[in-house]
Amino acid sequence: MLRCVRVEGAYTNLVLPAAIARAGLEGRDAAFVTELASGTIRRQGTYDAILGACIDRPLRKVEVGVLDALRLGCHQLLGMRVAPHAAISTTVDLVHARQGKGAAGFANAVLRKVASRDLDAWRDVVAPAIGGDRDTRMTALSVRHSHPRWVVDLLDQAVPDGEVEELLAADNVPPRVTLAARPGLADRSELPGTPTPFSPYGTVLEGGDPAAVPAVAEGRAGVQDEGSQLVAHALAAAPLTGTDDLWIDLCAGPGGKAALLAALAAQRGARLAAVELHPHRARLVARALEPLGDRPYGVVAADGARPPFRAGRADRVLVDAPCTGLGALRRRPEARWRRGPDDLVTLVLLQRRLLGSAIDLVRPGGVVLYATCSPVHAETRDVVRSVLGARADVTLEDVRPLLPGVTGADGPVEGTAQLWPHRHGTDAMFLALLRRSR
Ligand SMILES: C[S@@+](CC[C@H](N)C(=O)[O-])C[C@H]1O[C@@H](n2cnc3c(N)ncnc32)[C@H](O)[C@@H]1O
Repeated sequence: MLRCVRVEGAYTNLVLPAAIARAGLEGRDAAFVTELASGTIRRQGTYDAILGACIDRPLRKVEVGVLDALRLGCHQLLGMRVAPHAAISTTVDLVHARQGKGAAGFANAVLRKVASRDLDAWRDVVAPAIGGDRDTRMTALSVRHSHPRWVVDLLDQAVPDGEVEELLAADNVPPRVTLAARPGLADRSELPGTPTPFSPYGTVLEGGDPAAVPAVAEGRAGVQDEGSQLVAHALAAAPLTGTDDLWIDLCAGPGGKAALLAALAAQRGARLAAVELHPHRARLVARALEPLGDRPYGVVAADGARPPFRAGRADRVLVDAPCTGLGALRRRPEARWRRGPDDLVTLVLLQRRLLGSAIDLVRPGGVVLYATCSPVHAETRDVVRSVLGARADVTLEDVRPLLPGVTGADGPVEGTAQLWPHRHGTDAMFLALLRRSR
């Protein structure tokens, strides 16, 4: 499983449930394996620093299969409170079966050293109590909270001074499952869990399998972060005069926001057109929209930067832009290790093109909501500023009043909003509302 994620670029959230089903695991066993695999991947940065302190050669010289097993052992010992003898013996047995006797002896010696301290004590050894100059502090935070250093730097720029550690810590806590009732198809009162604090559609589950909830199984509700629900809500709630017939979701795959938007549009007699570049993801959107039955919607596999619609035709457009995803690290254990700072350059160019295209699509007086699941300034503030600077036919409006009950969400440009895991319990969604001038 770790090899699959590390070498083949698989997504933990996708391969893990399949692996658990293949192994016939359920209940507590399934939960244990989920935490073991996701937590090991999430905390790899900290565990590698600890293993580095226990091994007298560079980690890159340790056979990767052995290293993966040692990371699993670290997480059992330091992150899951598994009894040391059980954590060590199961890991050593695994290494013995896969790599032989010599490697098993090595793993045994390393894990005994790891077991000599708890996680807090190890953090003080490998990333001593935070102090010193900025560079030293950021490096220590990167190791303590298992985020690549370049990610810590970008997140530190995006939060107020002194707040980044809270954000990094929140990124390491897997979120509880949040459901969204699709208006007209389900009411949130029929969903299990407690109502979400901000979104009028959601509930937060205490536990259990969301797929077993009838409304979810029937596609009348879906699993969706509360921040994503608020994005769809804000676009639908933006005041509009004149026509309100055609809504477009320009980057729709896999279709969570499209499903909520289509339901909201249908309630007002409007229709949703969903655009997605990749055909396989467009098929996921179509599947997400199927439960709407014959309510009006359409899905098209196309480039949102050159969409197959007449300019000035739409009333509301969502650009939920492809981004680094650095605001959704809680739910994607491997995401922080996948991207590099170079990705930003191409993403930002695409984000600007997509936002420009959305403005072309919307009629005078219509609205565009630009959203990212990233708080990184290059993808949020700078994209909005550059498009506002380049176009005289669009103005920025205050999106914050469209987020019911949300406070402490001022974005980096006046009128924009930035949600945070450590403040709002949502993914770090950014929202900017633009209106095409008449
Ligand atoms: C952040 S995700 C959207 C998530 C989606 N709104 C949801 O709630 O499920 C961005 C999506 O944009 C798609 N995408 C990337 N480049 C695109 C382009 N040029 N035109 C349209 N879609 C694109 C990606 O494949 C990805 O599915």
